[in-house]
Amino acid sequence: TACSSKYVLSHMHPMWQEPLAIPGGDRQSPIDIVVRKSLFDPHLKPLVPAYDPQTCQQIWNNGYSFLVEYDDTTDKSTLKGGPLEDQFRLCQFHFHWGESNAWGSEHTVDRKLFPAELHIVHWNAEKYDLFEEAVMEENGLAVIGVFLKIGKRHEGLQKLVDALPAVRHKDSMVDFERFNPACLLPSNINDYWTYHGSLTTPPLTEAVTWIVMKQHIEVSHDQLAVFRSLLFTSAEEEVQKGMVNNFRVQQPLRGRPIRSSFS
Ligand SMILES: NCCOCCOCCNC(=O)c1ccc(S(N)(=O)=O)cc1
Ligand SMILES: [Zn+2]
Repeated sequence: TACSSKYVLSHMHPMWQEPLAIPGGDRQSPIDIVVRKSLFDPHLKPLVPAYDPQTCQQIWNNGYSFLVEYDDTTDKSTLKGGPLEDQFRLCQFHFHWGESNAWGSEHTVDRKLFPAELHIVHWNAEKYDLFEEAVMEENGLAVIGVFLKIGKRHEGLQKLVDALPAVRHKDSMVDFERFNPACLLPSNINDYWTYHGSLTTPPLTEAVTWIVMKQHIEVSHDQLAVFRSLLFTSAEEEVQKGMVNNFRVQQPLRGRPIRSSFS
């Protein structure tokens, strides 16, 4: 099957039971990025994120993570360039994190784990009309991955952290306005790795061009602690389960090339 248990360290208890068979199954995510095996590609262009904060709509807890969702009915918030041939539309961003600062990211770099990882999700609006269509297609999605490290407080993140208690339970949602996800990108977005992979939660479709930033961002210990105050469970459920370790186990590379935009 796609998830081989040898990648699962003893202290990690992934949140969901992996399906036995996955369509295709040889382009699954996340993966370990082995730096010395990545290939510098001089044809990779600079990434061009162009986000309009007015398209920010709501924040909600979907039982896997918390998502900040954007109006993706127009081309107001887009991503192009980098490895992408088409223009993609921003639809949401979310995070994955651990119960401790020792782990939590989905991708790793030479096996190095980070306490959390940001995913900014876009879909190919040149080729498809809806996200739900694009999510089933090989060139349908583009996700920017950014590693988080514990350090100084991230001022831009604080507005998001302050909204989290309102979405503590699964299926809770509140309005959220004028948040520009560009404030969560590292200062250098020209250095990244890119490879073809999948969604890391169901439906796990192999539709994603992954763009993983080399430079991390810093958030404070207290900011990440608020992520861990969220719950996987809805308000009705008797047993409340803390939303932690919402990352998938690493998947086999199956010979896929990992290109780097830097040498
Ligand atoms: N539910 C049946 C089919 O649904 C198709 C749409 O799936 C939407 C739900 N999943 C996602 O949008 C989704 C988006 C990004 C990532 S991730 N962690 O790979 O960035 C994982 C999942
Ligand atoms: Zn994700």
